Amino acid sequence: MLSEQNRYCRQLEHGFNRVFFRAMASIRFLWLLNAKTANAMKTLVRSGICACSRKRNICSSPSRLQNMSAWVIDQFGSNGVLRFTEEISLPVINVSSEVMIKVNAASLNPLDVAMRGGYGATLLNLRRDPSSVLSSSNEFPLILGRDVSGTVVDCGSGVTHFVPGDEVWAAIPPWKQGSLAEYVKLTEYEVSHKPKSLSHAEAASIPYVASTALSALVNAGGLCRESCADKRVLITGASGGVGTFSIQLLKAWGAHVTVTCSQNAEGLVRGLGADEVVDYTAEDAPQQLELMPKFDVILDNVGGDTEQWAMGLLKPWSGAKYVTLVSPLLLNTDSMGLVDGTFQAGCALHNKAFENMLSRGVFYRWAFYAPDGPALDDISTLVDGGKILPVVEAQFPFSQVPQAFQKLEHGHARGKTVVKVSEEDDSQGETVESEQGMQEKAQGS
Ligand SMILES: NC(=O)C1=CN([C@@H]2O[C@H](COP(=O)(O)OP(=O)(O)OC[C@H]3O[C@@H](n4cnc5c(N)ncnc54)[C@H](OP(=O)(O)O)[C@@H]3O)[C@@H](O)[C@H]2O)C=CC1
Repeated sequence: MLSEQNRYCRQLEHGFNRVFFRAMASIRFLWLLNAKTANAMKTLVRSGICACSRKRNICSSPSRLQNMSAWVIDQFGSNGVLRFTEEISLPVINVSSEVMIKVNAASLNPLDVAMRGGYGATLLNLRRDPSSVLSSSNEFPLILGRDVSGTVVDCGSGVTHFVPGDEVWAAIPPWKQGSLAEYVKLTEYEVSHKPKSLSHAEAASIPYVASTALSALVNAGGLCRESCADKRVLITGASGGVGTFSIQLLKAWGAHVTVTCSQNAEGLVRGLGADEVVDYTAEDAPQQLELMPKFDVILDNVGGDTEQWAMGLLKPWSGAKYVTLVSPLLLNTDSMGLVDGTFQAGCALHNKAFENMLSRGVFYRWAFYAPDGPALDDISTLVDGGKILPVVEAQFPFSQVPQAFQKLEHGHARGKTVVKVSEEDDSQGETVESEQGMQEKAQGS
């Protein structure tokens, strides 16, 4: 037992140190790179002599346009800072691997509400594209929206997987301008062909939560399609965007899935395939979970004190993993600055990881969204195969983006909130209601 314990400790220390020092090195590199290139790029782009854009024949639809419509913020704050404008400069392709997408639908995530208030600005500003903002130290006007489903309208000369006219979906990294706009620019690697069976509105509900869930379950949780059959997974906060997607992915991979959610979400999560459901508002919820066989992986979408009671639910000394999506990293860098904030967060992670490894032999990990177009290709296959359904709770027209934010701020999400940016005909003609889709899935299984 002791040698097992030592082995896990060594693995953990080695892994953590590698990740921590690489992260610090990357941050330093990006900082330097950003400072050096921002001014040069800005001058080139603003004066219109950027070699790439001068050479390029920007594709048919946006070619005559200089500006586009978008919802932007010019300062951080509450819903009042959202402003509709028709005078935002069109994104310009200035790297050969970039594609320009005409946005048909977007969706909102809790991150959009947080970013509207300034969350993560310190770290995210390190990576912003200097051509898309006014200056390297000023991120405004900032366009929110992390999911896109739309049509490729232009490609850089090095793009190999997409051509104008392709219908695509993508999760937009938070350091890039978002999808609450007519057009968005991404690199080829971040984009994937949209599932044929979904309308744009349905498709927009999936990429960001899918990329986050894959990062958490696969990269941090060590799960994969091949290894899931005998795994027991607990998902907390399962009725929201990440949870409703994760249940379906894990069931498609053959895992046994237990979830926590409010009582009134039980029908939803059972319809998506959850094997066991615990109402977290019930007084005996912790006891119900303790009576169950131990878990191999816990995906925590709730944070707070969850880790205090959840750690004891993992199989001890077996490589079991607790993965949380709620970490203090960005809050720390916002309040303490980049270096101190990263250092504090690193120390907190280090301490918790060691404590849990030494006392129980379980891994403690933070997970973050990671852009991954090729992984979305696999999700597309699962969607078209009927294994994963979009869970769209509410849809808003582009004119009602502030109302969509209000809906999200209200909390108690049951799936995703979608914004239809373009009123053009959707590829499927109509949006399948999530309830109906789930009923069909439940009947089929
Ligand atoms: N680190 C990263 O890169 C990322 C982090 N996240 C974070 O992950 C979390 C989940 O994201 P997402 O699914 O999009 O969020 P949502 O807002 O879509 O869903 C949260 C869900 O949790 C439920 N809930 C709230 N409190 C509890 C509780 N104590 N126990 C069980 N369920 C609860 C809510 O319903 P109700 O209140 O009715 O119970 C709601 O359905 C968020 O905190 C988000 O910020 C998300 C994406 C990326």
